[in-house]
Amino acid sequence: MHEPFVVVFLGPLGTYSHQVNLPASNQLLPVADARVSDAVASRAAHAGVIPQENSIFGSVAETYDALRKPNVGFVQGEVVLKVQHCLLAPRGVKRDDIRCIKSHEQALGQCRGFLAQYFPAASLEKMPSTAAAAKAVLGSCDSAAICSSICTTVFDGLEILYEGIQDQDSNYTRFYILSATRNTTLPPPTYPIPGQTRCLIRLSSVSNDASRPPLIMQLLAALALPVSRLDRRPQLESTQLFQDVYFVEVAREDTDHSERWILGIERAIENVRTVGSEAELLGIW
Ligand SMILES: O=C(O)C(=O)Cc1ccccc1
Repeated sequence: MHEPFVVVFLGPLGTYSHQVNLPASNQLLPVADARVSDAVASRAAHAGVIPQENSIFGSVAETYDALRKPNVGFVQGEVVLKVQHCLLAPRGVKRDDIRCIKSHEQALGQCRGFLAQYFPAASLEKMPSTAAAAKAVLGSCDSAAICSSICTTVFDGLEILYEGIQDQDSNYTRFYILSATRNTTLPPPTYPIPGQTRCLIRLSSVSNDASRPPLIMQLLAALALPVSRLDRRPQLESTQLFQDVYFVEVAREDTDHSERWILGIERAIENVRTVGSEAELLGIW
C-alpha cells in the first residue's frame, strides 16, 4: 500500500480552496487560517492549495506574504476555479435583519458593488476563510456570510438569500499547488497540462544606499526573461524603507524546448545573483 499523498487546503470544509479539482487519490486535509504554506514547509503535508489571484479583486496578499519567507516550498502547478458567491444566513434571518456580513477579504472585495447597493449600513468582518464565515454566523440573528452555496450542505441551518453576488458574472480564482521541495513528485494527472510551461521567480535588490533606490528595471534587465506577470510586496527586514520583493512569472514559448527553457531560467537567476541582487526559483509547472 502506498502512503496517501496529503494535500492541505484553507479550511474548514466548504471553502473554494476545498473545491479545487485535484486527483482523487489525494488525501485532503483542512487547516485553519493562512497556515497552508506552514503545513507544507513543516512537511505536515506533501502539498497545499493556495489562492494566488482573482479575476476581479487581484492578487492574494497573504499568499505573496507567505512566499516572501525563506524555504517556503515550490509551486508545482496551478488550478483555475470559477467562483460564484452567495449570501448565506441562518434560516429565518431576513434581509432587513442583517447588520453584519462576514467573509474572506477576497470575497468581500469581489462583492463590493453588491454590498454597497444592498447592505450599505452593514459592518463587514474579515474572516480567515469563506467557510469560516459561514460557520461563524450559525445561530446568529443579524449576521450573514459570503461563501459558496456548498456551505449550505456543510453547515446545517443556513439558507441562500442571494446567489451570484460578485461584481462580475465572470469570476475566477487561480490557485497555486505548493509542495515542500522542488523534488516532490505530484501524483498524476499533473496540473494543468503536461509539459512545464511556467515558472515563478522571487527577486529582491540588496542596496544600502538610501539615496539610490534600486531600479526594478535593473533587476529585470539582469534576469532578461520574458516576464508575463509581476507582483510586489514590501521586503521584510530590509535596511531601507519601502524596499520591495518582486514575484515574476515567466511563460515558456511553444517553440522553446522544455529542458533548454529550464536551463535558461537557472542561468538567468545566476545572472541576477552575479549583479549582487537576490533571486530564487519558487516554482516550475
Ligand atoms: O476562503 C475561501 O474559500 C478560500 O478558499 C479563499 C478564497 C476566497 C474567495 C475567493 C477565492 C478563494
